[in-house]
Amino acid sequence: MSEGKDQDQGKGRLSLRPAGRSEVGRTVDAGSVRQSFSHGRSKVVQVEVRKKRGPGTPGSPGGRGAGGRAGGGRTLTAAELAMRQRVLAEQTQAAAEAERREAERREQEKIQILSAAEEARRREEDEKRTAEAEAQAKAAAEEAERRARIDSIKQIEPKGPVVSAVPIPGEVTLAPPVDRLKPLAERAIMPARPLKPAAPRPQPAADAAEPPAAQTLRLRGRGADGEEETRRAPSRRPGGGGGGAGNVPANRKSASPRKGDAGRRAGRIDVQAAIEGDDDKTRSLASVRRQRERERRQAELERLRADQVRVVRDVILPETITVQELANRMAARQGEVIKALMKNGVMATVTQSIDADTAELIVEEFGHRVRRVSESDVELGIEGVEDQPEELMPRPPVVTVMGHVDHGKTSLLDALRTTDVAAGEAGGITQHIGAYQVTLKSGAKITFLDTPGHEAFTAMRARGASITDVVVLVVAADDGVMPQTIEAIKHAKAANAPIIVAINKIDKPGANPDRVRQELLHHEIVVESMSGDVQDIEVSATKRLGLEQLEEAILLQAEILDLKANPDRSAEGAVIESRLDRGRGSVASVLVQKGTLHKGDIVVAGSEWGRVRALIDDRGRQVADATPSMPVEILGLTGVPSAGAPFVVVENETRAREICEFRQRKLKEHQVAGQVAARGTLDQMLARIQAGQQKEVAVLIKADVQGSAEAIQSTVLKLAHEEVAVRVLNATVGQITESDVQFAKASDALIIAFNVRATAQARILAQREGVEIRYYSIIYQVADDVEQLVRGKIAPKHREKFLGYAEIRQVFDITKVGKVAGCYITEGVVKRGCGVRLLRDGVVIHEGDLSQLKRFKDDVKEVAKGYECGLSFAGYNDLREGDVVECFESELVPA
Ligand SMILES: Nc1nc2c(ncn2[C@@H]2O[C@H](COP(=O)(O)OP(=O)(O)OP(=O)(O)O)[C@@H](O)[C@H]2O)c(=O)[nH]1
Repeated sequence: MSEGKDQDQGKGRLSLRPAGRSEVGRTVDAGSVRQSFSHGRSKVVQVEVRKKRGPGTPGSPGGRGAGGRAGGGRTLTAAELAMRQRVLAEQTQAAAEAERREAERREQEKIQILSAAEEARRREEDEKRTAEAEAQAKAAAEEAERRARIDSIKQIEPKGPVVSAVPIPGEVTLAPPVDRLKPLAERAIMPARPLKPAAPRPQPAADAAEPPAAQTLRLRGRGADGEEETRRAPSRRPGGGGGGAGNVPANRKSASPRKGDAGRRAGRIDVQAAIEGDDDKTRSLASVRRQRERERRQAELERLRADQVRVVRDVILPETITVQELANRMAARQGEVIKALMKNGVMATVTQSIDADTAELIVEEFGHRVRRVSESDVELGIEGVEDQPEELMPRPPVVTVMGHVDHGKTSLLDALRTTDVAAGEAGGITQHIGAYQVTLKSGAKITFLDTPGHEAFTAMRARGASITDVVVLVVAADDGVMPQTIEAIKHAKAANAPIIVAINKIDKPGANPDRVRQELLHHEIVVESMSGDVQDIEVSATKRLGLEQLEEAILLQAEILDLKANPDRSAEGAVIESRLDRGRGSVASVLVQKGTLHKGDIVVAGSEWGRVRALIDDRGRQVADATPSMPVEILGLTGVPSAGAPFVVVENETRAREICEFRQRKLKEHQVAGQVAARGTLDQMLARIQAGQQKEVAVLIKADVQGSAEAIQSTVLKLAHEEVAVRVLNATVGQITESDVQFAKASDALIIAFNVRATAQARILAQREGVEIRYYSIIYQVADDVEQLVRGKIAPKHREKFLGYAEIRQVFDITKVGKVAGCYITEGVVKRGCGVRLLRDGVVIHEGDLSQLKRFKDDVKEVAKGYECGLSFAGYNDLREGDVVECFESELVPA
C-alpha cells in the first residue's frame, strides 16, 4: 500500500471512497481507490479489480490481493484484453456448442428409440393384418376346395387309394423316397403333389385372396434363394420379428435355410420333412394350417350334425315331469338332460320328477318351445263340441216338485205316475230310479224327478247339475203359503226355473185356492188368474183332479222354453242317484241331457268310470239306448258316483281312467283339507260379519235334553244385536245326524252340540262339507262363543283337543277299586290322566277324569287305536257295556 503513495493519481482512473468499517469516503475507481486516514492524509491505491470470468476484466493472476498486486501489477493492453475476450468467447461458444450437440444427440437417441418402437408396432400390425387376410384367404380356398372335392367325389369314382384321390390343402402329400442330399428346390418340383392332378390346388386360391403386398413378397420369394424367403417368412408368422436380422428369433434362424429353399412349397410338407422331425424344432405353417383345417372340418361336421337333428319341438310340460319323460319329449339323450340340469344346479336321476319351471328352463336351453299344461287339462274337451241349431230336436221337460211339508208332493208325484198311458204294458212305472217319464195321450212325454223338495234340488244344483226345466210348486189349498213354500220359491228363482203352481187338496172342505193366490202375491208370484204370468192349476192328488191340466200346463211351459237337444251325439247328463247293489254292483240312475247313451259306451260319472253293461228304464226293462230327458239306470261303473255328479261319454278307456284318476286325486286332496275347510268356513263367516256383509248367524242346536235345547235357543237368540241377527234353524234333542249336517250346510249354519255327539257318518260328512260342529257341556260357554261370533270380534277357539274313542266291551267289578271297563280303542288314542266323557247312545252322561289306564295289569301312558285296555273313571262307577268313552285333552288356545 505504501508503494501506492507515489503513484501518479492523474491517470484517468476513477477514485472511489472505500466503504470499509474504519474508513469513510472511500471511492471506487475502475483501477484505483483513494484511501483517507484519520489524521487527514490520504493516498490512492492502485487496485486491480478482477471480475470473475468476465471477459473485460483484467485477467492478472494476482487479482486476489489488491495491495500486493498493485505494487508489481500492470494493466492489460487492449489487444490482450480483446484476445482474452475472444478466447473466452470462443470457450463459451465451444461449451454451448458441446451442450447443444449433447442435447441433439440425446434427442436423436430418443427419436431413434421411439421410431424403433413405432416401427415394431407397425410391423406387428402389418403382420397381424397379413395373418388375418391369409386366414380369410385360406378359409375361402378351403371352402372352394371342399366344394370341388365334394363335386369331384360325386363325379369321379376314385381309382387309387382314397387318401391320395382327394388332395386336402395342407395335408401331408405322398412323395416318393428322395435322396436326402438332393437339393430341396429340386425336390420341390418332384411329385410332391396329389396323385390326382385333376383336383384343385388350394394354393392359388389362397394366393389370390392375399393382400397385394404379401403377393409381391411371395413372388419375389419364389425361385429365389433363402434370403428372400427368410425376409418374407417372419412377416407371415404372427409375432415374428421385423426385417432386421437381429429381430429374427433363434428358431426362425435355424429354420430359414430350409424354408428359403422350399419357398415354392410353402404350405406343404413332404414325408421327408416329416421324417426329419422338423416339427420338433418349429411348427411349420403347413402344420398349423393342417391342424386348423382339421379343426374347421370337425366343427363343420358337428354343425352339420347338429343342424340335422335340431328340430324345434313343442314340448308339452305338465305340472311335474320325470327327467326321462322330458328327454323323450325333446328327443334328446337322457344324459344330456341330466347334464343340463346339473349345469342349472339340479341333481336328478332319470326317474326323478322335476317341476315345470325347471323343465321349462331345460327345454328352452335345448332350443325347443314350451307348452305348459295343467293337470286339469285332462278334462278339457270332454264336454264335446257345441251343437248347431239345425241338429237340435225337441226334448221332454224335466220337472221337480217342491213345496211345504205335507202339502202333498209325494202324493202328487204318485198320482202323476199313474197318468202314464203306457202303464198297462209292463205294470207301469214300478222302478224307483230317482225319476220317471210319463207318456201322455198326445204322445208327449214329461220327466218327473222322484225326489221332491228343494233340499234335493239345491243339493243337485250345488254339485253342478242343473237339470230341472220346470218347478211345480205344491201349495195345499187348506194351508196356504208356508215357510218351506217360500224357501222353494227362493230356490226356484235362484235356479231361474219357471214355476207352475199346483194348488193341492182342493177336495178338502176348508180349501181356499184364492187365499193361496193372494199369499203368493207377497212373494212375487203373480198367477195367471190374477193377470200374472205364472200358471196355476187346482189339483187334488188323492182325488186325481186336475192332473191332465197340470201336465198340459207343463208342456205349454216347455214349449215356451223351447227345450231342445241334439240326440245324435255322445251322451251327457247327470247322476240322479246311485247305490251299490249286492247282485249288480254299482248302479247309477242318470238323466240324459244331451245326445244318446248307448249300451257299451264308456262313461265318466264324477270320479268314477266304466263301460255301460246294461241300461234299465223306469219300468225295469233293459234298453239299448237312452235319448235326451230319459232317466235310466246304468250298470258297469267301477264305483258309486255321487248324486248330482255330471256324466259324460268319452272316446276310450284310457281317457276315462285318466280323468277319473285326476278327479280322485283332487277329491282326496279336498278330504285332507276337510278340517281346514271347516275351520275356514267359520273364519269366513267371521270375516263376512266383520265386513258387514253377513247380517245373520244361523245355528242348529242339538242337545241331550229338550230343556237344554230350549235354554240354549233362548240364550243365543238374546245375543242378536242391531247389526247381526241370530237365526236358530232347529233346536232338537239327540245325536247329530247326516241330515242335520245337510240342513246346516244348506243354510250356512253352525251346529251347536250340547252334551251330544255326531254319528261317525255325520262327522265325516261335516268334515267333507266344511260344516262346523262345536261341542259344549256348559251353557255359558255356548253364549260366550256365539256372542263373540255375532260381534265378529274374536274367532272362538277350540278349548279342548279330541284324543279318541274307546268302546266299553266288558265291565269288571273289582273290590276296593270299583268298576273297571275293558275297552277297545276305536279311534285315536287314550292317554293316562286325560279328560273323559261317558257317552250312552250318543249322549254325554258323565264328564270327568281317567283314573287308571292299564294293559294286561300294567299301567301304561297311552293306548292307540285297535288295542284293548282297561280303564276306570275317577269317582264314577256307572259304566255299562256298549258305552263309549270320549277322551280329550284341555288345550290353551290363545285368542
Ligand atoms: N185330501 C187330500 N189329502 C191329500 C192330498 N194330497 C195329499 N194329501 C195328504 O196329505 C198328506 C201328506 O201328503 P204327502 O204326499 O206325504 O206330502 P208331502 O209334501 O210329500 O210330505 P213330505 O214328504 O213330508 O214333505 C198325506 O196324508 C196325503 O194323503 C189331496 O189332494 N187331498
